[in-house]
Amino acid sequence: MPRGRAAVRAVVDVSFDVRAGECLALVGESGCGKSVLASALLGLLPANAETAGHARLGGADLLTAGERVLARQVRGRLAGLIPQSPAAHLTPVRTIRSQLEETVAELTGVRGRAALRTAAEQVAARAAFPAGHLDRHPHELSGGLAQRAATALALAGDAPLLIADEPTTGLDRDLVDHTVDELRRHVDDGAGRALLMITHDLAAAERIADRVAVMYAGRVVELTSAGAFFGTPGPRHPYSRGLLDALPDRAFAPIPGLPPPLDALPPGCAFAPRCAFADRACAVTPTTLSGVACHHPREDVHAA
Ligand SMILES: Nc1ncnc2c1ncn2[C@@H]1O[C@H](COP(=O)(O)OP(=O)(O)OP(=O)(O)O)[C@@H](O)[C@H]1O
Ligand code: NI
Repeated sequence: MPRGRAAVRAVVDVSFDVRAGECLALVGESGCGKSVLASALLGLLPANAETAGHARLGGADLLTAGERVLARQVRGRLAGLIPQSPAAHLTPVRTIRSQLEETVAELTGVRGRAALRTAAEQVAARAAFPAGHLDRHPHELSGGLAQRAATALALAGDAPLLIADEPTTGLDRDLVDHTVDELRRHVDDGAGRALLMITHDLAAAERIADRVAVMYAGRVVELTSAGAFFGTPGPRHPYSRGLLDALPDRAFAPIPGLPPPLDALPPGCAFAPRCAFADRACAVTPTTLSGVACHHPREDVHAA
């Protein structure tokens, strides 16, 4: 942080794991810290950012590894990232084919022009990127196709962990379902890959996730199985319930108020100012018990 500017604690007290063959959906409103978390895992935060803690993947600790290790062993190889704004991550002056071939050459043992061409076409196909568009430049692609190109690049190294940051933004519903199903197939094909899917699209999360982590104001406030979250008994944190109730096919009732700016968090539970159950206990930051960080998780409300 530059001198004289307040540090923003964008992500605090986050603890979760993603297992081989599993998809964990990380959900929460815009600005709650989802992308900061993804960037931290891959060492992609701005140089003045500070991180603390551990993030283990294979034999590496992603938060303490140096840039050399991250660049040579982690990014693309252990963890592939589908970035939030794919168009911004594609090189504008080169065709998708040449970017894919270069990435395949860098991340895999494939050598030779013909073999690289075939491998690039295969990885494009896995991301449902049409072969007929491979010779286009990024600016000639629709948002959906740029998304697929970025997905192909993220898949090229066949990394055991894929982090997809809002991979369905801007797509219409059919394409959302299609993209989500492709990502799910990537996890299900028996190779033991894991997927961290960052999204504020709860319908997409329901379609793909095994477990759901809900983030609010930089913290994971609930972590539970997708079945319990979307089905019965439903989420336990009032914020999670509010997110579900806001859906058009549920109560269609938005959560009142707005999330606090991360540089001006209220003391105690950051959700309390928007919470119908808030009381004096909420002046203290809740600890996480059985996957929920709340003084009034649902059982308590019913018991009262
Ligand atoms: N380099 C930075 N310096 C200061 N604040 C930052 C920086 N990067 C991100 N932030 C702040 O961190 C917060 C979290 O941002 P982040 O992009 O992780 O949100 P998000 O949950 O991914 O939201 P969205 O759904 O809009 O992508 C935001 O309030 C943002 O303003
Ligand atoms: Ni984001």
